[in-house]
Amino acid sequence: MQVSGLIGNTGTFAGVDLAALVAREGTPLYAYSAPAIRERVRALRAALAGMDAGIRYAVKANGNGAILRLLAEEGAGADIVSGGEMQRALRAGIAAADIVFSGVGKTDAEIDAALAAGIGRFNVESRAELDAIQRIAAARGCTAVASVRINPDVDALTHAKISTGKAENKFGVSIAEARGWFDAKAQWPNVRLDGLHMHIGSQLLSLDPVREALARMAAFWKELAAAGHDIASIDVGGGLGVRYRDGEQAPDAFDYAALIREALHGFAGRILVEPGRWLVAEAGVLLSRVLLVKRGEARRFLVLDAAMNDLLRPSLYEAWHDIVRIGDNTGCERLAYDVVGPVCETGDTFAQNRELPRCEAGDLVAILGAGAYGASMASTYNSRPLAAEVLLDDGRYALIRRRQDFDAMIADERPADEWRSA
Ligand SMILES: Cc1ncc(COP(=O)(O)O)c(C=O)c1O
Ligand SMILES: N[C@@H](CCCC[NH3+])C(=O)O
Repeated sequence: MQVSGLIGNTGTFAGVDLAALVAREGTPLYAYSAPAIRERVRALRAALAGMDAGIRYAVKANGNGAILRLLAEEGAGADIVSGGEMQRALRAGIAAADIVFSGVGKTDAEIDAALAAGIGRFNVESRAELDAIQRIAAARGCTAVASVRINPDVDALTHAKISTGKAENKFGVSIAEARGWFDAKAQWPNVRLDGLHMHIGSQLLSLDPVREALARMAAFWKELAAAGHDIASIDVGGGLGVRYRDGEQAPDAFDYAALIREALHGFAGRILVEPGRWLVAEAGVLLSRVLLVKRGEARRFLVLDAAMNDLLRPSLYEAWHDIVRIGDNTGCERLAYDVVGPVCETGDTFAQNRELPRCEAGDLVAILGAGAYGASMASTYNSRPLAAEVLLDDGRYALIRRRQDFDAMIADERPADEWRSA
């Protein structure tokens, strides 16, 4: 689905008039299309049909409870990386058994809480973590279920900051180390080590690295099975890329599923996939007002009321997001703008030299592809309160996060008027 086409000159998204929406809810405003999210999760399920496969949505992409609830209604479980994400997933009605816990640095308290909740599986990323899970599960008198996160040492051909499957990355362990764990698994009697996991990176636009990594993991599964190890689960991770730019090619869910089907042919256990971005990115827009147009010596700046604190991706990864002006753009003169926010950093730039229809103060623009890693990575930098979020469905909208007010932003701060010794 091409979101820019959906918005086009009509100014509507999921049947909702965006100008009327922001007149009520203000800007900056995150708006997500419920039908677009449903369409994605259903498409993925259809592509995976015929395999015993479960979707474990990566909560980090967008952890808003309403989004999680929507995905839970569509049968998705959750991939979490913190105790906070576990709370969100459980609160949204995702069954503990459908939660997998990934991440290189789980605290004892998080492991304990996950065991208490009865989550489905830990994706273990180091021997120290395996030891910790053993210790905590033994103290609880329970058995933890675990997969080893393999680092297949494959270049995911994505941005270096979101590449996770090379040997020099902090994630997972080598196949050689994992082999040692399976050989010595009696050392961890309170851990049922019966799964493999991988996640080589995010925003993957080529499936070739996934094919390569899966081949390595599948060969390891076969080796383990031949050695008598019962492998009940293979988790292929997330990472499926999306179109941030009109005309960009992104992988197709059916091609992705075909690749998994082929690599894991003959596997009798459960297959898990952990998409985040692919399910929600293109279903979200960040709506923002043009504060002013500024003619610099060298550039023409379009200064928005949204900034890097609201959507960090362009500043952090120099990521491209399509930007559209809401309204009738037919026959409009087009000009090149540097689209920036009000934050006091030169990096607070959404786009450079971007051709857009001529804009004026007060115009409304939509930054596309903002449904994933947008609100979830927002901060209050420059003391800018967190933006509101709305879910759109069939011409209606629900406010799923209120705009943060100033009092809420500083609520946990204290003056240094009470000193304690430590
Ligand atoms: C372990 C794990 N699973 C799944 C994901 C989801 O990634 P994406 O949003 O690229 O699908 C991530 C983030 O990259 C991750 O670290
Ligand atoms: N936050 C990143 C993706 C990281 C994925 C999490 N492992 C992005 O916006 O593209």
